[in-house]
Formats: sequence, structure tokens, C-alpha cells
Amino acid sequence: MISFDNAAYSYGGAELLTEITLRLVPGSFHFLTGPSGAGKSTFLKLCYAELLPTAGRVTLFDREVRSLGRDDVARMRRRIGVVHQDCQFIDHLPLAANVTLPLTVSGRDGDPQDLSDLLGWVGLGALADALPPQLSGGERQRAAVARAVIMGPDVVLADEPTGNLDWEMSLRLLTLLVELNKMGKTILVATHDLNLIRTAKAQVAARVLRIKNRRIQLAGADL
Ligand SMILES: Nc1ncnc2c1ncn2[C@@H]1O[C@H](COP(=O)(O)OP(=O)(O)OP(=O)(O)O)[C@@H](O)[C@H]1O
Repeated sequence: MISFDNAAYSYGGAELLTEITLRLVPGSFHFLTGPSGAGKSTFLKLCYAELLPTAGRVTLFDREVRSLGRDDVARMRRRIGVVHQDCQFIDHLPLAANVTLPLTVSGRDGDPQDLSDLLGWVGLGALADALPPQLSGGERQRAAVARAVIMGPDVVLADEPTGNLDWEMSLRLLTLLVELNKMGKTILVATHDLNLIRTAKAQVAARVLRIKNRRIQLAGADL
């Protein structure tokens, strides 16, 4: 689904990530961890072709990312939902319009019942008309999950989705990600919250990738 073959990335100086060889198979659940600045967000960006590897190969849905034209990338992105670290909502649009923005941008009309079901699933059914600045951090993150899945992606990538949330809200968000995985979606969550990873491991067969010395390794049971 997403595979890295001896891939590397550099912002111009020394390589930030190097010799990355791994595969995210359909239906898998991975965490990505590592110290601040290690390259977690950069790795996620490589996973949705926001960045192209500076060496080696990254393949999305059996296509090498460097061979993709602009339309191919747009098509690919519909299959990959991203929960961004900072949510990036449009403040003057109500929550429902923010969540359906990916549909609007691609010229599709959403089914109002589907939207209502989706907002209900993330626990925001009563806040469809609220403006983003009126939402709490946890509500914003759950809205970001709803927006990431509105196009029915195969893969969901989340960048520190619980970064600013208290533990109860973090668990609620984790539950949504676990449920998405149970629906068959491939999940990758960047986080430095080891408690969250330990808790998740009781609920789902999650594997942990760790960035160490610019490389990404599968972490053992030593979490
Ligand atoms: N556009 C850019 N140009 C140059 N350097 C960058 C750019 N984006 C990120 N970096 C640098 O690359 C390194 C890795 O950044 P990245 O955001 O991928 O790390 P991270 O592991 O996600 O960090 P955090 O946990 O703090 O979010 C950092 O040193 C950062 O300053």
C-alpha cells in the first residue's frame, strides 16, 4: 500500500531520514515515534507525496511517487486521509462545511445523512453549525478525524493527534482510530506519547516504528 525502498530525505543539508525500507500493508496499524525533530512529520509527508524522497523509492498504491503527475497525486490523496497536527480549519466556515471541504474541493456533493452519521460518530452531531474558534481542542481533533475520512480513504495518517489533549480526550481519539482500523483502514499515527501506544496495544495489533539515528526501526517490546 505504502512502501519505502532504501528511501532518504534531506531538506538540503545532511540527510534527516536515511536508508528507510518498510512497508505499510493494508489493514495494518502503526505508530511512529521518536524525539522531537527526528523527522516524524517529514516521514508522514513522504507517505502522502507532499514531499518526494531525495534518494531511493517511495511507492503509493503500486505507483512510484516520482512517476506521478499532478492529477495522479490528487487522486492518490483522496485515498489517504491526513489528520494534521494543527488541524487547519477555515474559521469563518461552520464545522460541517469544514469537514466536507475535501468533497467541495473535488466537486462532489456529500450525502447529508452520511455527514450527519459521521459527525455523530466523532461525537460532534450537536456542533455542526459551530465555528472552529468555538470548539475545544478535543472537538477540533475529532473534527479533523471526520474531515480526514470524509472521502472514504484507504489510509489514515495522523500527526500527533493527541498532542494538546488531556488523557480522557486522547483515549477518545484513539478509540476513533482503532475503530477505523477495524473497518479495514490502514492507520499510521505519529506520536511521542508512549502511554497512548501502550494503551492502544491492548486494543489493536499495533506495531511501533521508531526513528533512531535517522533510520526507522520496528521497536521491540521495550516500550
Ligand atoms: N521545510 C523545512 N525546511 C528545512 N528544515 C525543515 C523543514 N521542515 C522540517 N525541517 C526540519 O527537519 C527536522 C525534522 O522535522 P519534523 O517536523 O519532521 O520532525 P518531528 O519528528 O515531526 O518533530 P516534532 O515531534 O517536534 O513535531 C527538524 O529539525 C526541522 O526543523
